[in-house]
Amino acid sequence: MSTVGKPVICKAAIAWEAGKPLVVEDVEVGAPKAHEVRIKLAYTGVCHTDAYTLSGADPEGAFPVVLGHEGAGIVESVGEGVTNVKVGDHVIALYTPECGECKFCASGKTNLCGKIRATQGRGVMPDGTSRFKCVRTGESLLHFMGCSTFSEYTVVADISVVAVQPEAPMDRTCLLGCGITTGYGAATITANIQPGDNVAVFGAGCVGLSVVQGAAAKLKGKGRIFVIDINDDKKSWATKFGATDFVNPTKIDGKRIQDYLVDVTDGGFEWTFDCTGNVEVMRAALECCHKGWGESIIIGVAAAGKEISTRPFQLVTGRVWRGCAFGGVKGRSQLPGLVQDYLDGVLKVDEFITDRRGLSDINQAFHDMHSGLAVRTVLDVSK
Ligand SMILES: NC(=O)C1=CN([C@@H]2O[C@H](COP(=O)(O)OP(=O)(O)OC[C@H]3O[C@@H](n4cnc5c(N)ncnc54)[C@H](OP(=O)(O)O)[C@@H]3O)[C@@H](O)[C@H]2O)C=CC1
Ligand SMILES: N[C@@H](CCC(=O)N[C@@H](CSC=O)C(=O)NCC(=O)O)C(=O)O
Ligand SMILES: [Zn+2]
Ligand SMILES: [Zn+2]
Repeated sequence: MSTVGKPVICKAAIAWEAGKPLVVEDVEVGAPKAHEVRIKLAYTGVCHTDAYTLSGADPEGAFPVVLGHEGAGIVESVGEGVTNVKVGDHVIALYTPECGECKFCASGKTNLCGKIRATQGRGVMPDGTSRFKCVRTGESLLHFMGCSTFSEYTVVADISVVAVQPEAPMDRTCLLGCGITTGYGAATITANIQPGDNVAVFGAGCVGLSVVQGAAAKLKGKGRIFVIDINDDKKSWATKFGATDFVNPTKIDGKRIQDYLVDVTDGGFEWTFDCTGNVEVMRAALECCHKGWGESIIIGVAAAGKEISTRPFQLVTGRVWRGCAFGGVKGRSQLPGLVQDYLDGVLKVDEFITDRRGLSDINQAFHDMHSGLAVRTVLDVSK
């Protein structure tokens, strides 16, 4: 029986309260309204940002909510006026939409589309309402990052979804919805890495390792890529993606990591990336940039109330501090290109997957992330 135009009852993992395990239970997912798309999700990754919001540290975090923003699936139905995707398309949800018209999109200078950012941040669809309801309690549930992929079905704005090559397996393309694209894009689109440059990547999770992969592609074997992580197990991971050096900052005889790195590189790096979300690490990443031209890119997301600091002298003497979201990648224009790179064997994706589970096991996926065991767990949302 067709579900088009009707609410669908399915399983979703609900975050009822900050800091509490998710509860997998029945939700009702409303039919898509005008310029909305209902997706039957197949797979979702679990990103550190999901854990960050679940922890209660996100100033925009609100509950109860259906988290998840790294998902791939198939379009089940579309609302009036949707022209960019059709029923049956294989798609990736986009937490950074691309309307092509707003001031940000029209500028050509950024991927930060502004069209629906305000409602997305409040956890509702662009018309100010939710498509999720808990069957047990009848309560309305919030959306998350415009995606809510910890569910069998979700509804997103049409500008928050991109159709990709159907031959690409969705248990891999889901990871292009955030972690891999964020790191790879930061290195290949946001930064301007040239062969011969030296690069430092702080934090070797999915995002950091993806920066390494992107940096290696730009360096073409000329220049060094340092990975700095407090977990020695990440050394072999870093090497696998192209790092030339690994440093554990807890094992350098009490030296400050930035001083150590400036010493061993004869002045510091052309490019550094924070992929930890720790503001002290962000400072170190800036301060190990080369005087005169080194640039540090913040990717990590820091908790509410945290602020970055350094001596202004660090910037006076030519270092640049900046950041990016989703790697600077424009989802609708550029994601199919990354999927093609994956299909062509140019972009590693499979290698990031440390575990596969069903949605019913989602709390174990969060546990494995916190214990440093997981780079990415891929969840089959139907199980
Ligand atoms: N700007 C954007 O668009 C995006 C931002 N993010 C953010 O990027 C960050 C990374 O995400 P993700 O890769 O999923 O996270 P992970 O938790 O998988 O990876 C973080 C890594 O950093 C390591 N680490 C923690 N503290 C330090 C430290 N003091 N020095 C060096 N390494 C450290 C961790 O080690 P250990 O294994 O021991 O914990 C882990 O290996 C998060 O803050 C996330 O919220 C994510 C996606 C998009
Ligand atoms: N609500 C958070 C915002 C955290 C944040 O910066 N998110 C990134 C994506 S992180 C993905 O895993 C982002 O897209 N930022 C740009 C944006 O417009 O949100 C907070 O306030 O800390
Ligand atoms: Zn993410
Ligand atoms: Zn826009």
